[in-house]
Amino acid sequence: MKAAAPLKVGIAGLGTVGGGVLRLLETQAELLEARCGRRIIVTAVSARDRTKDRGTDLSAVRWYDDASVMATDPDLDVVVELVGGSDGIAKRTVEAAFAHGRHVVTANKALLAHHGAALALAAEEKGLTLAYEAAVAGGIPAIKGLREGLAGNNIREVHGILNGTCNYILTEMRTTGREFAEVLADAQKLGYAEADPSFDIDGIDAAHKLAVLTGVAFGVTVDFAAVHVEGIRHISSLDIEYAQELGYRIRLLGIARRTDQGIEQRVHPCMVPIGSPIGATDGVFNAVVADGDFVDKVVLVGRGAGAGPTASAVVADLLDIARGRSTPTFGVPAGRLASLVASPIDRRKGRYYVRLMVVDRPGVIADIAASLRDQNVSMEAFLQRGRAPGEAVPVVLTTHDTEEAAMQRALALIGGLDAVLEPPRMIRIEDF
Ligand SMILES: NC(=O)c1ccc[n+]([C@@H]2O[C@H](COP(=O)([O-])OP(=O)(O)OC[C@H]3O[C@@H](n4cnc5c(N)ncnc54)[C@H](O)[C@@H]3O)[C@@H](O)[C@H]2O)c1
Ligand SMILES: N[C@@H](CCO)C(=O)O
Ligand code: NA
Repeated sequence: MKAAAPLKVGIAGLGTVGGGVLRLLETQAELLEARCGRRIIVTAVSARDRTKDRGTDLSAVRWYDDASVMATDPDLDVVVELVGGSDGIAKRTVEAAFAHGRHVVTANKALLAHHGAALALAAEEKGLTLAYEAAVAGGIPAIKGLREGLAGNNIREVHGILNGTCNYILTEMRTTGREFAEVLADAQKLGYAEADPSFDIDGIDAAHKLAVLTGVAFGVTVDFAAVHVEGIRHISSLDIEYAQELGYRIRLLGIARRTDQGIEQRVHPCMVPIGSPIGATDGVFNAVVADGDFVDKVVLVGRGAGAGPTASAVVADLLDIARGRSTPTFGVPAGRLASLVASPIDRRKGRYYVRLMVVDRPGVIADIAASLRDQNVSMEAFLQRGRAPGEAVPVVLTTHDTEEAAMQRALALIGGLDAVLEPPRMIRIEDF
């Protein structure tokens, strides 16, 4: 019997992820061939540095200086885009691939968050695949899990830890007491962080991923601009200690939820119960929780960043293409995705943690309590450790369920009190 033709792959970008994909394809060549009945071979690459040792022999592949030119190479079946960035060369390369009839695999969540709808249309109009498992939650099969595995459900909510760098930083700060900047440098060395790490710590990377997950979960056009985004810059070791005392862990979460107003999408630090699946997910691990009307809750946990886990997701997409399997990019054919109706964060209802630095003197707590009362915010617990008459002390409170708009008004009043020395620090509590 004649052997099936190999799947010919061109890779743009040979950094952390691209290098990982090369190594995986080489190490697992036999396993992959046994699984899809074809060889998967890299025949072209585009990378900046031709001399760098990537641990694999690239002497026989065609090199391109311009990845978007590589995408027009007639002897390719698939273009794997691992350069990054929402526009520029990454976008041009993917568009050129579709224009020339090639499938695309990408790990680029920024590109999908900004141009996912248009690119899905461009692919599907030509019967091509745009695959992006690596773009969301690294090695976790979150896209396939949601889009294929839970296809029989109306999804009520999807939430999770979507940024490995932030979870690594928050975990290391808690367990080792190390400083933010030092741990971030570590995450960069380990290949977890984005080229510009402010995308990680300011929540933008998690928001890119959440916007993509929302598209898949709810069958709507990806709408990055509708995501409320906050990062972890303001989280201090003091907050991490208080969280522990209150039975919580601090996590940067992405949450997409269907509400009466529409779909709420938000990324911000949360306090979650220590024993919950999210609370128990430490380090570079990500967790994705989906809640479907028939299946109930499904939890997926795994490494969200790094060469090996991300390569694992890229290669799974290549196997699908090698097998001739195709699913609409966002679960619903691109032309039939609904527009997203956004539910604003002001309408969030839940509990809040607030930390204040106040002058330790009589009447201060009464003023804080009055500000809460005036906005109809009900206090649940109050914590002041130690005394330092006339000096600054941290004071922590938690609230019962409150609407965000009322909480923000109360915080503005509290922040305006003379005895409150720093802007109040607020962290939302999610009792998953
Ligand atoms: N690192 C991770 O853990 C991880 C996980 C999931 C997704 N991603 C995504 O994967 C993509 C790549 O990330 P990375 O961590 O491998 O980045 P990286 O910086 O290690 O690698 C990017 C590579 O692209 C090359 N490059 C830059 N401009 C180029 C151009 N014009 N033409 C060809 N090559 C060019 C760079 O030289 C570099 O080798 C990004 O979209 C990132 O968001 C990364
Ligand atoms: N910088 C990202 C890489 C994985 O997408 C993270 O830390 O999660
Ligand atoms: Na994934």
